[in-house]
Amino acid sequence: MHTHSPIASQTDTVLRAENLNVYYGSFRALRNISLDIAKNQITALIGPSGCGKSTLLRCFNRLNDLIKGFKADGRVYYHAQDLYASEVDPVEVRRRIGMVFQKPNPFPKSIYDNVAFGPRLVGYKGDMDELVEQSLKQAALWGEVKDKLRESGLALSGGQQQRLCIARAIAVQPDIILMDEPASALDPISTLRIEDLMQELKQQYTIVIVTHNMQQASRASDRTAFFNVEENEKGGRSGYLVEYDRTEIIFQSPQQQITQEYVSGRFG
Ligand SMILES: Nc1ncnc2c1ncn2[C@@H]1O[C@H](COP(=O)(O)OP(=O)(O)OP(=O)(O)O)[C@@H](O)[C@H]1O
Repeated sequence: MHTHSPIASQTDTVLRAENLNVYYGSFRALRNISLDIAKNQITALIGPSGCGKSTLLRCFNRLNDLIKGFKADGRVYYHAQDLYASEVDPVEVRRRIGMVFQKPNPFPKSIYDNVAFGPRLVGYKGDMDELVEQSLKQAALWGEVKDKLRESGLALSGGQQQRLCIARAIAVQPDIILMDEPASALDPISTLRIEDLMQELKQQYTIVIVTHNMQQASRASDRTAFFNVEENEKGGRSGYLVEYDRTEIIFQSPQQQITQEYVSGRFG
């Protein structure tokens, strides 16, 4: 099975999973995952429901720590740092590795306070107005909200709310942005705006996106990892990495037949 990245050495690696197994209680959700995430690239995680895409994404910023029964073995590295080492502060991990969720989830606060929330929490000492403006500009939202920064974030449209969540993620100056189906609750035009925005953001950030939308993965990502799920020895269903390569290879000439079947819509 083709589980190691054939493209690992082409660019700097910012995240690396090595022989990662993830359990919820005694259930093994992910089996022996090894893959590298390249700097300033967009990496898409695709595969049928239940193959563990979101689980893996949450391992990358230790969001699974909060889930009862969660256990991982193997390693996750952020640059050279073992993310699960005892000295690592998960709060600092989540500042450097931000997350944008499927459903836009602004706080019930003003647009300004949504963006300023994270920086205040980490004791940002610079010019907050400037940081808010810059973050909203980077999230391609500034033009639409600059005259109503004191209005509630919840009064924005779904697509605007999602860009506000991206601005909120950017405001703490992360290195990596994880996106869990960030456009699946949005209309097609808002979806394309998010995809355009991702192309802008990758100049400065590394992006990992979980998506169910094959067109989105093929349009928006540089690299694609395809996961599948199959019955394990105990009868549970574990996710595993089938193939990982440049996106055009995964979509046009994958090595594994099962990848071909999935990307052409024959299952999942
Ligand atoms: N908090 C949890 N507790 C127990 N099991 C969980 C938990 N979260 C996920 N699982 C299980 O782990 C497996 C992987 O789930 P995960 O959500 O990571 O898959 P996914 O590929 O993202 O699925 P989908 O595409 O449907 O969102 C599934 O069998 C799921 O039921």
